Amino acid sequence: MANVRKRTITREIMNQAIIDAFKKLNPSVMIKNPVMFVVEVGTVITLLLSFAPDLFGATNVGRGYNIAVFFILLVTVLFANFAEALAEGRGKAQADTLRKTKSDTKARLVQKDGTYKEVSSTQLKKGDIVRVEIGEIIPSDGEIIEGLASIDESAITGESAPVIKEAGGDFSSVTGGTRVASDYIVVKVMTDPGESFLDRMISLVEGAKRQKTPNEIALTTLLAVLTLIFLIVIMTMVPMAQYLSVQLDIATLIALLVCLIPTTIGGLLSAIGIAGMDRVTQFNVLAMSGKAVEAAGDIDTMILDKTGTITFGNRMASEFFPVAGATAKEINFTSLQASVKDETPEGRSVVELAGKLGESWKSSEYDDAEVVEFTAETRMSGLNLKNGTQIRKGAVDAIKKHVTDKGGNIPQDLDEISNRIAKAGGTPLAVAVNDRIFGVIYLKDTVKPGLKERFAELRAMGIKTIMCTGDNPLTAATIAKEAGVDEFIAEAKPEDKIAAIKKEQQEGKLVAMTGDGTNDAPALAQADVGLAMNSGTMAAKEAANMIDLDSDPTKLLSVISIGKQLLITRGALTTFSIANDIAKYFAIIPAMFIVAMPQLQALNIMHLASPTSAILSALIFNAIIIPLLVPIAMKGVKYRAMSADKLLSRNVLIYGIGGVIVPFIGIKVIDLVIQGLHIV
Ligand SMILES: Nc1ncnc2c1ncn2[C@@H]1O[C@H](COP(=O)(O)OP(=O)(O)OP(=O)(O)O)[C@@H](O)[C@H]1O
Ligand SMILES: [K+]
Ligand SMILES: [Mg+2]
Repeated sequence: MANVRKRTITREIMNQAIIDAFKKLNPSVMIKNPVMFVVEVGTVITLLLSFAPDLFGATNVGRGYNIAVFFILLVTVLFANFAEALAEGRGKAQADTLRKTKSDTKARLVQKDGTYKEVSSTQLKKGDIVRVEIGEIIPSDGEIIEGLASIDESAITGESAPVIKEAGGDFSSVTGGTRVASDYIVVKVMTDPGESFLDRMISLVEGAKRQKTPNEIALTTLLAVLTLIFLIVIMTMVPMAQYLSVQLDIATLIALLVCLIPTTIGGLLSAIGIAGMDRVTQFNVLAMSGKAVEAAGDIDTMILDKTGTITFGNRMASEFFPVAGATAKEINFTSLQASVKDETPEGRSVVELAGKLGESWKSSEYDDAEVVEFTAETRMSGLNLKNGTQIRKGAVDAIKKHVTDKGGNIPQDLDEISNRIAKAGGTPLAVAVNDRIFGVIYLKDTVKPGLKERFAELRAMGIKTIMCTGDNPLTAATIAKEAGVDEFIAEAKPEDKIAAIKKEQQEGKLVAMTGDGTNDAPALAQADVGLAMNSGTMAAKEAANMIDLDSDPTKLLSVISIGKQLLITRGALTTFSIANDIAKYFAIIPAMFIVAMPQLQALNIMHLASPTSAILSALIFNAIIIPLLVPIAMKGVKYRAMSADKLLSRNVLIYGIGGVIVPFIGIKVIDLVIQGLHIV
């Protein structure tokens, strides 16, 4: 089910990232990352000092030392830029592939008089009608208004099995760039040029409109404040040193500043965010914002639609049951009459079954009848014949009410029959002509496989699942049990779905909603995380902030994991970055002052070769830790199903202790290497 796109870092992506790392040196780009911008300023100053060591006054350090500091600082900035560029690389590569799909196609525009005119797909506007034949590329997003066809969506989903799309109902939307694999369809264009699903998908995977999430902005601010504090601390060291008659040269002060400010997390922060979004797309989920992915990491409740989300949604009429004195012939015929003009898949399956049972009819007989279309509000559909006869089929409680309002009676055996269907997980539709109920249609649907295990995983994470359906309580109970959801709400109208979400939100919970129908759209918009099935309608996909290209509702589980991982990775690497300062302090402070104050010998626990080697070793460690942590930033820290709080404290502990110990070892090793190479 879960279709994970494996996109490795290719040589091309790597080379492009190296080029981009240099391009990102542009100060107007760097300033968005205050920590690394400070490092860049330091790089420029040490570059000047490399040419003119006495630029800011007499100094006793040589040109070589300034050049060394300059070089390490430059590499530090480049490493950070490289991390970001690498994280962007896979998305950019995927965007390029998608752009090729988008290449201009020809469209067969249906004109007012019914004739066709060939136009370019880029000229199509909302409301245009096009006909697409077998083998052709669908020129724009739209809804099928005529026909049934299998569609090859592999260009977008990467999945090669074609999907059936048809007019009416929740499977009528088609995406521009996909291909008609059988038959033909007539499509009403739903988007204007430049606003199509493919356009949005390209800009999403490319991260063109990536915005920092509130969490990221908060952390960036915190890091900037920390940087400012260290800057002030280091500036106050200058007069203090003068008082002690210690000569502190500029390059050393810059080195100390860069070592103390949180460059590790500052350099990796945006890579963590981009890579998180990229991991979501690898699971074939399109997330409109990083905020939605992070919200997914904190979800408490998940609300799911039944038909098309938990079940496959191809509800088909499988049997007609007469009630109270009606004959089999009567129920077959009235079911047919109630459905001849019902363009939903359910309606058409009724017509098909009646045909198999020997009923015949002429569509033209009903041309003067008024069509009562199915809506999620009325939960009924049917016809009003010219002679005043009202034919209806629909949810049993809706038909009961309809018939009672007309003064009719409810047949004794109606409940027994419809309950039997419902208990089997089917959807019973009652059929009535005027005030008389003739029987029940049995609509069958299948629960998607593997849901139970995945809902159990959600439960283990402390997430409650609620199925919210327009169907009757008995069917709902059966499907709820079969799928393994915690709770269900039956006979829900669209506003009830919103109410269910709002109720949870008022209790302070973060709510995710998955759905596929137009009637789910308001609820998808209300939820903190709205995941639409790609098989669903345009309205649902537009309202949601995530779309699952594989139409698998449990995909949210993967997004939840990625969201949690994103938050934890950021926390862990921030802790690591700040904990590093302890070792750097012990490396650099004795080196700076030991000549003037031999008492500081007590601090010299690292026994580094020389003051210069100590400072350069700390600075080199500070630089190379960035690329060493890139794999963690890209993949995210290891994630296990446990509560977010536990996970966070566990990782903060690991990365905190690691952050203290690792640099002691790292700096010492670098110092030994420098000595061994007789560099200083
Ligand atoms: N074509 C139709 N004609 C008449 N009644 C229908 C038709 N399709 C569905 N119904 C009835 O209306 C009810 C609600 O419709 P629908 O399935 O669209 O609601 P929903 O809220 O999307 O719920 P679900 O979770 O099942 O998708 C169905 O359970 C069924 O009883
Ligand atoms: K640092
Ligand atoms: Mg639905």
